Amino acid sequence: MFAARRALTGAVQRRAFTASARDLSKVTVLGAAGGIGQPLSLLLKLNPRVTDLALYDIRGGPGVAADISHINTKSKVTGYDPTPTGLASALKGAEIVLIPAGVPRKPGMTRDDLFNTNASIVRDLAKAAAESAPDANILVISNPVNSTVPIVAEIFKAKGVYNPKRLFGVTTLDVVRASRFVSELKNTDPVDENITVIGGHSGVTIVPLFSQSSHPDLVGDATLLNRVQFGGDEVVKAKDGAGSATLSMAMAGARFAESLLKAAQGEKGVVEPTFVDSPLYKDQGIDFFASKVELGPNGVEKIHDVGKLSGEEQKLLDACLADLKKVNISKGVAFVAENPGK
Ligand SMILES: NC(=O)C1=CN([C@@H]2O[C@H](COP(=O)(O)OP(=O)(O)OC[C@H]3O[C@@H](n4cnc5c(N)ncnc54)[C@H](O)[C@@H]3O)[C@@H](O)[C@H]2O)C=CC1
Ligand SMILES: O=C([O-])CC(=O)C(=O)O
Repeated sequence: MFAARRALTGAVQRRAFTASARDLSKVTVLGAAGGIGQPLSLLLKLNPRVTDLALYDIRGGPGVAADISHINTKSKVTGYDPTPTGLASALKGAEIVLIPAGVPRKPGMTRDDLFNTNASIVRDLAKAAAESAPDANILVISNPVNSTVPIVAEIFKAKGVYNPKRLFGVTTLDVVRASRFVSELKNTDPVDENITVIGGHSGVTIVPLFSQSSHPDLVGDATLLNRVQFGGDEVVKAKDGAGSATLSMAMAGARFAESLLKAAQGEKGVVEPTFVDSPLYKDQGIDFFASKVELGPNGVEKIHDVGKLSGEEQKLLDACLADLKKVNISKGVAFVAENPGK
C-alpha cells in the first residue's frame, strides 16, 4: 500500500517534472493595448501555463507590458516597439498568437463594415506571423472573423507555410454567451450549460444547437436565438459608440488559449467549437466552418460533424451556409488576391 502510494507519487512527480520541462509556452498578443488586448493579456498573465507573454501593438504595447509585468505570477512579460523588428521579436518562438488588432464596431455597423479597415491589418500581421512564427497556433479575433480567417490562410499559403490544423477563428464568445443566456432562463449554473454553436461569427451564421443540450425545449425560442446571434449588437448598442465587447471577449479568448495549451500539454478530450479549415461543407464551396473541434498537440486533432439537428436548426444552418458562401469567405480570399500588400 505504502509502496504503491510512493510509486504513484513518483509517477506524479515525474509527470510534473516532464510537463514543466517541456511546457515552455510563449503566447503573443497582437493588438495588446486595445479594449480586448489589455484584459486578455491580464488573464494570460494569470495563467500558469503561459511562461512567456509577448505584447505588441502599434501604440502602447510596452506600457501595458510594464504594468502587467508587476503581477506576481512567474511568467515573463515583454512589450515590443511598434517596428517590424519589434513585431518579429514578439512573434519569434510563439506557440500561440492571439490577434485582437483592428477596429471595433459602432452602433449601426455590421461586422462586415469593418472589413475595409481590418482586412489589411490582419493581412500584414499574418505576413509577419508567417515569417517569424510559421508553426504557431494563430487565433484570429479581429472581425469579421468569417473573412479574416481566410485572409490569414491565404497569406500563409502564399508564404508556403499554411498548416490548416493551426489556424482558428475564435468563436468562443458565442458559446460563452449561449451558456450564460440559457442559465439565466433555466436558473442553472452556466458552467453546467454546454451549448454547441456552429457556423461562423456574425448574425445568421451563428447557429446554436439547443436540441443537443439538456434543454431541447429551447429550440424555437426566437428571443433566445436572437440574443445569441446578435449578442454582439447588444453590447455595441449599450456601449453607445465606445466599441464592442471587450471584457467578455477577453475571457473567451483566454479560455480558448487555455484549451489549446491544455491539449498541447497532453490533456485528452479538449473540445471547443471554433471556425477552422473544415471538410464538412467543402463540397458546397465552403472552406471554413465552426463546429466542435477536438484539440491536440498539433492543433486541430479532430473536426466533429454537426450531429443531429432539429428541422428548425437545419433551416438555420442552411441560412448560415448561404451567407458563408455568398459573402464572407470568398471576400477574404479575393482581398488577398487583389491586395497582396508589400
Ligand atoms: N471574435 C470575436 O468574438 C470578437 C471580435 N472582436 C473584434 O476584435 C477587434 C478588436 O476590438 P477592440 O479590442 O475592442 O478594439 P480596440 O480599438 O480597443 O483595440 C484594437 C487594438 O488594435 C491595435 N492595432 C491596430 N492596428 C494594429 C496593427 N497593425 N498591429 C498591432 N496592433 C494594431 C490598436 O492600436 C488597438 O490598441 C475588433 O475587430 C472587434 O470587432 C470583438 C469582440 C468579439
Ligand atoms: O459584435 C461585435 O462587433 C464584436 C463581436 O464580434 C461580438 O461581440 O461578438
